[in-house]
Amino acid sequence: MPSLSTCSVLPVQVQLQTQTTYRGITDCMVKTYHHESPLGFVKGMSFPIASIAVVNSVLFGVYSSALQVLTATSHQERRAQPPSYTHVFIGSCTGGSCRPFMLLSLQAYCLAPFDLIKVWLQNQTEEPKGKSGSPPPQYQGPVHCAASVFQAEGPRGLIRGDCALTLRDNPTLGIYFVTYKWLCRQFTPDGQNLSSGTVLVAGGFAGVTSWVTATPLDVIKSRMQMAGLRQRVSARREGLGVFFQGLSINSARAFPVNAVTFLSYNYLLHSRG
Ligand SMILES: CN(C)C(=N)NCCC[C@H](N)C(=O)O
Repeated sequence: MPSLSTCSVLPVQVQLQTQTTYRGITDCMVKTYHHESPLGFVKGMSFPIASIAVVNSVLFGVYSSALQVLTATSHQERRAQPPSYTHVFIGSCTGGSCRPFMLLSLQAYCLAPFDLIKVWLQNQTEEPKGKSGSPPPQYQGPVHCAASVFQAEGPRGLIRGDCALTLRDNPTLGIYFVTYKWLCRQFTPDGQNLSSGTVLVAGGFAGVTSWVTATPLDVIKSRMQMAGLRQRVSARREGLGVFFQGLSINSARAFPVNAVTFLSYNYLLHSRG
């Protein structure tokens, strides 16, 4: 289920979270455009885009399997007998008690190296390749970045921030699917089928809600990936707002992306009959 979302996301958001030099989104976007051309807005995205199809397939596939295990019902039966919100939450969170749920933990560990490389590349604010007189970027691309990290820090270096990533993803995946299910039930009159419009709106708000709850840990995760615990997030020095850096631009992305993601999921689910 490819989707242009990335599991965390836009270079502007990552730079706002990890660098204290910008005065806000506009300042960051103007400087990114002037220093790095429009390509600066998509740097570091090759790995996330290449991996998101696998990540989303694991996420939605294991979620459906987990619900089947928890409720002992098939997808068709669940249309008539919807699962409880508790089952939806447990089924979508990693770390469930039953073996099929452990696969969701892999979603975070599969993600960690891709996410680390994305954050490092998106924080690389040197001049772009080929600009006259500018020094070449430190990393030539995701593979070079991965090799450099592995050479300097070994395999552990590639999963730096994985604990924060797992703590960020686990509960927010539960919130993601429960929000979606709750909104679908609120906007679908009894006895009527789920409409595409309802799926789009519910999916969009589910994505935004999950990122509102995930952003504080996302900021900590990005800081850990960039410089380990040496660059602690200091609420005292930077204000509590630091834990929600990048949320607005990420929400603007997350709404349409997750609306389409859930529409695709529903289409695939119902095309199976
Ligand atoms: C860490 N968080 C908030 C989540 N995993 N939320 C659910 C999926 C988000 C979707 N892949 C996106 O990139 O918006």
